[in-house]
Amino acid sequence: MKKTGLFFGTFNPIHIGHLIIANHMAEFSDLDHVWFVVTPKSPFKAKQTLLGDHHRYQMVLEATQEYPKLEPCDIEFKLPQPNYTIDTLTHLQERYGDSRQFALIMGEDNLNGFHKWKNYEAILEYYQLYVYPRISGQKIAEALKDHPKIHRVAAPVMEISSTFIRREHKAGKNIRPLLPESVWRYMDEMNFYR
Ligand SMILES: Nc1ncnc2c1ncn2[C@@H]1O[C@H](COP(=O)(O)OP(=O)(O)OP(=O)(O)O)[C@@H](O)[C@H]1O
Ligand SMILES: O=C(O)c1ccc[n+]([C@@H]2O[C@H](COP(=O)([O-])O)[C@@H](O)[C@H]2O)c1
Repeated sequence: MKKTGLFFGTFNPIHIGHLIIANHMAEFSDLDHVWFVVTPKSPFKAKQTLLGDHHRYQMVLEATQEYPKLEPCDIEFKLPQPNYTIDTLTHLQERYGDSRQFALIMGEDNLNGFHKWKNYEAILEYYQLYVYPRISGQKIAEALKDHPKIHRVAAPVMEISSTFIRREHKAGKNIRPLLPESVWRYMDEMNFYR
């Protein structure tokens, strides 16, 4: 059965940090594919300056077009908001469970707050977590430290954020190298984040 890693995010916009992590997972872990699950509304995040779902999806599509192992996923667009990962996993399992095995991809920073996620125990019971390093300075909860479902993958550490890209683009700085070229063009043509 194919193993698909799920990389959840708002991708507002997707940047090369996201792409490098996803590609690393698809090439250097036992995951066969990575899906970028574009989230309409993340439970703990304010919705300000959030572009429409379809524009964020389109940018993920542009970014992944040359990467056969990477794909965008819009499953959360039709689900209730805010989007809880456990509910999305249930839907994905129902729809694709016969042919795919799903796993979660997350950064160390997200793992630190993972115990606050809806039904996180159920997520850990049924799914593997692939965790990549981030500079967060926070310690990982004791209970999760040597958890058998949590796999650490030594992906490159890229401290780029969408917040930085939006803010500095608005301020007139050149942030072009931080985005895949096609995403930069889409963003520029559409006049986003100005
Ligand atoms: N440079 C990066 N390297 C690795 N992981 C990242 C990086 N930037 C974001 N992530 C992670 O990717 C996932 C999706 O990113 P998301 O778009 O939600 O966040 P973000 O880029 O930090 O955006 P924002 O700055 O708007 O909060 C999140 O789990 C986030 O922690
Ligand atoms: O399910 C939850 O309770 C939950 C709580 C916080 C975040 N998430 C997921 O994690 C993803 C990254 O979160 P964020 O807020 O760092 O962008 C986001 O897209 C959500 O799908 C999920």
